[in-house]
Amino acid sequence: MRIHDKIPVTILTGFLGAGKSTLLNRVLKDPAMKDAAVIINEFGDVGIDHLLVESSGDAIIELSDGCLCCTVRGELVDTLANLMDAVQTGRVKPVKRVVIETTGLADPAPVMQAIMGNPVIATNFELDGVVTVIDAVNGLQTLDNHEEARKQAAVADRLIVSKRSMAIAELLSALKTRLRQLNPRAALLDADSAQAGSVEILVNGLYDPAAKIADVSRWLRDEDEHDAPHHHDHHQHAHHDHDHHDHDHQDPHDVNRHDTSIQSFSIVEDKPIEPMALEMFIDLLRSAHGEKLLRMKAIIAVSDRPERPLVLHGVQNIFHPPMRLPAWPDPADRRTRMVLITKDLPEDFVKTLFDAFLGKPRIDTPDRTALNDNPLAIPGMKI
Ligand SMILES: Nc1nc2c(ncn2[C@@H]2O[C@H](COP(=O)(O)OP(=O)(O)OP(=O)(O)O)[C@@H](O)[C@H]2O)c(=O)[nH]1
Repeated sequence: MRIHDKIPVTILTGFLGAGKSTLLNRVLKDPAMKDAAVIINEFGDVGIDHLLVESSGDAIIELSDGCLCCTVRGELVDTLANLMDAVQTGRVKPVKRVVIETTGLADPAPVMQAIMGNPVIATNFELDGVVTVIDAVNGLQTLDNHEEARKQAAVADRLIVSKRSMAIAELLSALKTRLRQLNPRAALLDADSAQAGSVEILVNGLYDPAAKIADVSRWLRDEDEHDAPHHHDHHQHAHHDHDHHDHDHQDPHDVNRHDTSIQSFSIVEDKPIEPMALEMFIDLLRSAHGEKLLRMKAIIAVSDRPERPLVLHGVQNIFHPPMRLPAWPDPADRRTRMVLITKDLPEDFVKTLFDAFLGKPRIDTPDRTALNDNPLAIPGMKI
């Protein structure tokens, strides 16, 4: 029960492509969410998420490119302070709840600490819990390979397992065992369940680190020490120290602060793409490089129906069924936009491949004809 009326904040996290936006879209349909503000943070210099989150109002606030746990943390604090100011001065209607969707690569601890440990923010907001989405198909492997994913699971009040129907029973059961080790007390829910799609999942009660494995309190303490005034001031240094991750002086557009082999980049194309060329590009990327493709999100103008863009989601080896939107979210911008997050897969390689499929020659690189004429090409494999 609440004894004061601070605005509850829920952090929605989960690794790349786990299903955070899908869940958020469902929850936003709950009438109880009508007075909620949603803060979205996404990687990539070309924003796509905000185009795909369905909201009737203007309550979606997009944080600039960069990672919430790193360079954008100061911006989060400013955004919450500005939001409070706007509410108090009557410029926006009262906000009853805030949901922050982090990027899939975010370490949740500094984001939590930004809400609980910042005196200005903590006066008006309280952390009402962390909801973490875990993908049933890729989840186990992702937990093994990425520390951020383990932290996201360990700090959660609710663990939501998505894509259940796509996973074999053994994998699902192994995933649940692993999640229980990382977080014995969090509620474990299916993303398909009615409860997961309601505002109820966001209501957890005041965050209690003591209910988690011991590591959680330590991570938060580390962040608290790191945030102490003698360390740095977010507002004065856009590229603030971040010794916690040991990646000082990084460009805010650079995801390399997490892992030097991880890269984020985008492809923008003005002209509609032939369906066949698109299919072959995606097929090759997925079959030959799926392991290295952590995430791909795209809104695509396909030449057969350019007025109805195609939305494509790739998560490691899995490409979800493409979806046609009824119209362009912003009719003034009908360009194809793809955002990719890769591990050990260089930007130039992917861009060269894309151009080759589109039949665009690049200097010093083979075009489509040259690739087809290649005597070493695999027989029957036409590009
Ligand atoms: N079958 C199935 N597909 C899902 C489920 N949840 C998400 N997806 C699909 O997974 C893909 C990625 O979902 P998103 O909701 O965009 O994932 P995200 O975690 O927001 O992705 P990032 O913000 O890029 O990290 C989309 O194609 C979704 O349709 C689920 O429970 N079942």
